[in-house]
Amino acid sequence: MSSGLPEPWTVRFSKSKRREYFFHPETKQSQWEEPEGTDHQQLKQYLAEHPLRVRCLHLLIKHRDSRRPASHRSEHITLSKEEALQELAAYQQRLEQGERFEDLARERSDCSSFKRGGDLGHFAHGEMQPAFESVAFALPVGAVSAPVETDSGVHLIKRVA
Ligand SMILES: Cn1nc(-c2ccccc2)cc1C(=O)N[C@H](Cc1nc2ccccc2[nH]1)C(=O)O
Repeated sequence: MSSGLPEPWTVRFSKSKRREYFFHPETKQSQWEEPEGTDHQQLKQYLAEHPLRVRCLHLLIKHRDSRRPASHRSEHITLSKEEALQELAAYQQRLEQGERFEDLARERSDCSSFKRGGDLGHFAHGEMQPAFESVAFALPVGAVSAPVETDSGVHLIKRVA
């Protein structure tokens, strides 16, 4: 689907101003205003289907090969990746039985976001590890991912916005 922007303009999200801006990758020009020749309605439709940022909860189980094999739960994590995946499968079943994602993240996640029920807040492209980002942006709102492996460990991701 076309963005409605004249080539090669792109649209990005400014964290500091919390709004989209427009960037020309060849001239490196950036601006708040829609570039001349933008199809405004097409751009709005595009952004509705290609959000510049999403909001997700996640439940992370670290293992001995994680980038930082430690968390509030354990100073020295020795779980194997296979054992972490088995444990994550048990949490998937509990979700399927109706338990709340936030409750399970609080109970088990090795990410410091556990205290917020795994809520990472909103993030844009480029802020999270690529494997996590691609799954998070592909999830429909309200959906929970299959297990996702990153350098941090293995995750379940729930997109909430
Ligand atoms: C990306 N992030 N946000 C928070 C966070 C957010 C809101 C409130 C408190 C902490 C923690 C983290 C973070 O990197 N945590 C790491 C673990 C981790 N690695 C991740 C990789 C991708 C997404 C989330 C991830 N969380 C840690 O605690 O060792």
